[in-house]
Amino acid sequence: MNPDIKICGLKTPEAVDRALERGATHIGFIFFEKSPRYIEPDLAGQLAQRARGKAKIVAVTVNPTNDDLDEIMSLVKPDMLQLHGNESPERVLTIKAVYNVAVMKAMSVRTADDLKRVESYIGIADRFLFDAKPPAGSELPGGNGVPFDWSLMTWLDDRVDYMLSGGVNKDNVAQAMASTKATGIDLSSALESAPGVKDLNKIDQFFDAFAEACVPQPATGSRE
Ligand SMILES: O=C(O)c1ccccc1N[C@@H]1O[C@H](COP(=O)(O)O)[C@@H](O)[C@H]1O
Repeated sequence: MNPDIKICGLKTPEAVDRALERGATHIGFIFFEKSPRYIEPDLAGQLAQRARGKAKIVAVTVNPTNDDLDEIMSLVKPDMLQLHGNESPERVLTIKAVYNVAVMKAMSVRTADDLKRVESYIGIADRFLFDAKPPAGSELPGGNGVPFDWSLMTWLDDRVDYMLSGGVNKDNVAQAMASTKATGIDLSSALESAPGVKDLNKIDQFFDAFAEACVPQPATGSRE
């Protein structure tokens, strides 16, 4: 099975449309104000309308308050919340119960020990996302364009369903797929001409490389 592709940090109709045309299964909007990819919830809500029913809409948040979530849930109506901060298992449970939404818990990884934190979220988070730890001095918990050592993922329990993130690009997507059991690949900064500015050609080049790395899927339907 080929992995899902999440294109994150979208801010324009053109970028949303191109990601959808090329086969993104998930599109992500960033609600972290320090990010160059930050988008106001009402604009994200308008862009989400173009994608609804074609791809899953993911709202990326970092330690959100209930007020943040009230606004995002009512204006964007995402299919999934990505929690990219230090949200505890208890907080994840509360968010799921209050907002009745699927949660993807992001975990930052540098060493095999970092993967142990997953255990306390199993049965709580619907999916995981593994990203590199931010480089020193970065204000962003994600979207830094840096990979971690993907060979560490062999330490993870095979039953954990996860997206791989952090520095994925057209040149390493085949390696990301071959060296991990990720059921999804998530990327953002490799598709930009400047921080926060998606480049349609880079989106095309990425999907061309992804298609080359994919295993051909059996044709569906009957020949008769
Ligand atoms: O992209 C951001 O600015 C961001 C801000 C706050 C939390 C998460 C953020 N991005 C996440 O980072 C990865 C993409 O990383 P990369 O740029 O491809 O290295 C993805 O999970 C985004 O949701």
